[in-house]
Amino acid sequence: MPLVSVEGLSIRYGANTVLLHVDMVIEPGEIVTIVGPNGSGKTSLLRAVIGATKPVAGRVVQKPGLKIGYVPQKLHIDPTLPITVERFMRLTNQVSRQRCVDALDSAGVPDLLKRQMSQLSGGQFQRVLLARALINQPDILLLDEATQGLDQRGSAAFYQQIETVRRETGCAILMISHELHVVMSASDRVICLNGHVCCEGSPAVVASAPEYRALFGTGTGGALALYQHHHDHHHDHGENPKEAAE
Ligand SMILES: Nc1ncnc2c1ncn2[C@@H]1O[C@H](COP(=O)(O)OP(=O)(O)OP(=O)(O)O)[C@@H](O)[C@H]1O
Repeated sequence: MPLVSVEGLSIRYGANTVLLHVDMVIEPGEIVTIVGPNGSGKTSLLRAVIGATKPVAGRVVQKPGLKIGYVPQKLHIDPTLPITVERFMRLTNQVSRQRCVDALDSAGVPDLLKRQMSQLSGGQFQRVLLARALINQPDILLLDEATQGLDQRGSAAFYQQIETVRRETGCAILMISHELHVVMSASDRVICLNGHVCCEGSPAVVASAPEYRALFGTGTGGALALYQHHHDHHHDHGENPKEAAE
């Protein structure tokens, strides 16, 4: 049985339909990356998977007893608030110190337990968020732009860590990323989203798909031109769903 099945999912905020008839299946142990322009519904899809956003149509089926670890896009902690990494990690998890140590180890930052959250670098902060998501040994890890604010080396190191986590724990990874060129080697499958699933497949297949190229340009095989959105087709989700889904 898949870990997560998304079936015919549509999400609307007021009159704005942001996802229409989206199907997605995540199998145990696979790494799936969602790419798509800003506002294409990526975060809404992840939020629907964790049950935080209710669909207007379709459904999300989770494998019974599924444990999910979630790394949000942004987490603001007041810099004047004194809180150690250990305290932060145990705020929402009733776990032993050893579990915190193990999770930090899995996230590649074994020595941060006693540090103040406000004193961490951007890369260390993201690793702590990753550790917090790993603490309950999830079956699937959801990452929403987890490398935002990191430089390219920091991002690459983070994704390498993700591959290590998958190798060592066997957990599936579903992540959103703008950086397909960085995550490419790590992903088993890429889903290109723009209100609907434009195309999906192996990273190489998606990078050369016309739908992907229409969204992200063709420079360097489409993989490095992620911030140039040549969005040349029109979406009219409200009026004619069938046509919009094509
Ligand atoms: N709670 C909400 N209420 C109303 N509109 C929302 C809400 N959340 C998201 N939206 C709108 O839905 C659309 C899709 O947003 P979403 O955050 O899912 O996209 P995204 O692909 O993750 O974008 P980004 O790459 O910029 O993070 C956007 O137009 C956004 O403004």
